[in-house]
Amino acid sequence: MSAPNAKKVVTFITGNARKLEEVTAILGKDFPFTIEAHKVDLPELQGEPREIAKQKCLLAAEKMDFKPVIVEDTCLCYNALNGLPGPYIKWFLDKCGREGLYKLLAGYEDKSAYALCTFAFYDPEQKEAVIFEGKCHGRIVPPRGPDYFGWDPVFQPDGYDVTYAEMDKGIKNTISHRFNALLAMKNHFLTSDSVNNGS
Ligand SMILES: O=P(O)(O)OP(=O)(O)OP(=O)(O)OC[C@H]1O[C@@H](n2cnc3c(O)ncnc32)[C@H](O)[C@@H]1O
Ligand SMILES: [Mg+2]
Repeated sequence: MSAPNAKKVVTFITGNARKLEEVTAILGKDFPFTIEAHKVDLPELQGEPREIAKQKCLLAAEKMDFKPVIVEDTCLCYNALNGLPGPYIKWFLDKCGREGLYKLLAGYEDKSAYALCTFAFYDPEQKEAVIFEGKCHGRIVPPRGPDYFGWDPVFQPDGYDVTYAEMDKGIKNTISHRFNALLAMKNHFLTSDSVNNGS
């Protein structure tokens, strides 16, 4: 039996080790749940980001016997392309490479873009997925910086002259799409009865 003040456990389901690193670094210790990670490659779904995150979360919850789970889906949205590649960025990165992600905008003057992170939490009490979104606005540039995480070398956040890949991780984690989505999730849980009354 767990101690009365023991934190509840929530499982973060992802196949992406870099995401997990950032989530752990951003949440730190003042998150009301203990995060346990579980590596599962969930299907890459199509549609609008919120709907994708919701469906992804329900699939993950099913795999985990409907215990509390979190999933996350990340989009990179080019304004000149009305939000594409968006949720399909994983395949664009895979097939076109980082240089190709920049070249996609060759015919457009507008290089502005935003990174969008959508977390979905499966709440076993409500039997539904609760959604939290965070954005970071910036622009698409020729790749600069280490190839450590996805499309970081081509995304330069507004207000900075370095790409996500070139900036200190500690800085990225205080301005990023993921940071903003986690802030929304944290605020939700810090005011949520199900966490505060220990039920
Ligand atoms: O198992 P999941 O959590 O779905 O992990 P994934 O790698 O499949 O991730 P997504 O479906 O959300 O696809 C997003 C793509 O964008 C990449 N990505 C996600 N967050 C990123 C970030 O902060 N910086 C750079 N690339 C990122 C990621 O590596 C994927 O290629
Ligand atoms: Mg995925």
